[in-house]
Amino acid sequence: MITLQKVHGSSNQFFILDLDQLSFTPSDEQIVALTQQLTASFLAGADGLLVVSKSDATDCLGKMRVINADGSEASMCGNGLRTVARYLSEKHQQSEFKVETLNAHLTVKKQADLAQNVPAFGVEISPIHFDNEYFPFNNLNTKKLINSPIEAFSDHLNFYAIAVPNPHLISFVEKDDDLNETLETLGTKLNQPNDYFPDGVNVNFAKILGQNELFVRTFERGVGFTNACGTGMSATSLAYTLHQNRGTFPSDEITVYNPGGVVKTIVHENWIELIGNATHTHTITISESQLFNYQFDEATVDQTNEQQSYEHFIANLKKQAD
Ligand SMILES: N[C@@H](CCC[C@H](N)C(=O)O)C(=O)O
Repeated sequence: MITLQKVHGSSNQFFILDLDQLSFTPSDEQIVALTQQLTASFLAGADGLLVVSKSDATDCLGKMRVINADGSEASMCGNGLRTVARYLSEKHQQSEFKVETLNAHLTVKKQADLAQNVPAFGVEISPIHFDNEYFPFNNLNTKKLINSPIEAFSDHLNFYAIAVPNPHLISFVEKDDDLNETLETLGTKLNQPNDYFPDGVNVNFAKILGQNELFVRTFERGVGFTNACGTGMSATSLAYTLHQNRGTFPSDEITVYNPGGVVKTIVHENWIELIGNATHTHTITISESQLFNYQFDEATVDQTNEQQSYEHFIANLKKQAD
């Protein structure tokens, strides 16, 4: 039998599958099909599958691949990396180490719990690119988007394009209409065949709530509206430090609220620190053949008591804000 975990960071939910337990190495096609089946409905679905395996890199404790719900592969996932950091930390009894991701070896570190029974990790988000060479976009008559108006996207918003290294488009908005209808229309347009972002793009709209306080909502590539996007909140924090024209690093700690919770970010010169919960909600036990034949109703599902603690933590945050 093998086990999977259902986890979340800021309610951005994933399944974690550790390939180390399997008697064979699944093909990419098998991983994609499994992701699509698992995320469609099992345990109320998820935004993707985090595939953990051994790393060949001598400086890394493990490797993470991120498969979006639609089967596309992302180079990074900030909320997901926190949960994988926790998984590897518990597996190997280490509290600070590196994880191999598609484009970078990233440092992760256990943090103080956010509240009772709400474990937290801090993760490195890097490398950062603004340049079109690393972040393909077309027909925008520019090599970088930094607070740039783009008539084709909106008649009143300005945009940043930042890859961390997965691609993010960011705009600071004031009206709720923009956080809802405009974001959905633009996110949908840029994540189907379009003239601007050939690989699609994660679209993040942010409201500035106060000094170093943001609310970020994301329409995610390969997913759609999500409860939270860790790399999106990190890229938005960097855009915020540029937007405020502060230019000194590291930035003060920034509190980023999202529809699923809250994270803290600190913007350093070449990387961003993302700190938030790494919550394990369910352990799923299933045989290898049942898993790869999608016989999920044969699985045994054990619920942890962490979701209740997380909800309590969020309710307290809301009470403090009122
Ligand atoms: N939710 C993630 C980002 C997941 C990848 C994204 N959909 C992409 O395709 O780039 C996060 O927490 O960073």
